[in-house]
Amino acid sequence: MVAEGRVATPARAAEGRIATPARAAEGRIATPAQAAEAPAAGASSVVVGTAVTASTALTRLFVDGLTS
Ligand SMILES: CC(=O)N[C@H](C=O)[C@@H](O)[C@H](O)[C@H](O)COP(=O)(O)O
Repeated sequence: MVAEGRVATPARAAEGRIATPARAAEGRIATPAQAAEAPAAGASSVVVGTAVTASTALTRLFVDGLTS
């Protein structure tokens, strides 16, 4: 998913202006290769959650790799 929001720099915020749109790719990005695809999809940032925070899911991938 690519979500669009707006980022205001402190200077722009002080002027009451809106800065350039920011688009974040988020959800089910689990590998560096998937993250690397984000700019081509129009994203300026990537949010990685489960792949780097969920120890149970990471352990399952490791165990599955050992047993398959
Ligand atoms: C469940 C949960 O904690 N969701 C978070 C919000 O509460 C999200 O920010 C995700 O971490 C983010 O969308 C990344 O998603 P994925 O976990 O698919 O990489």
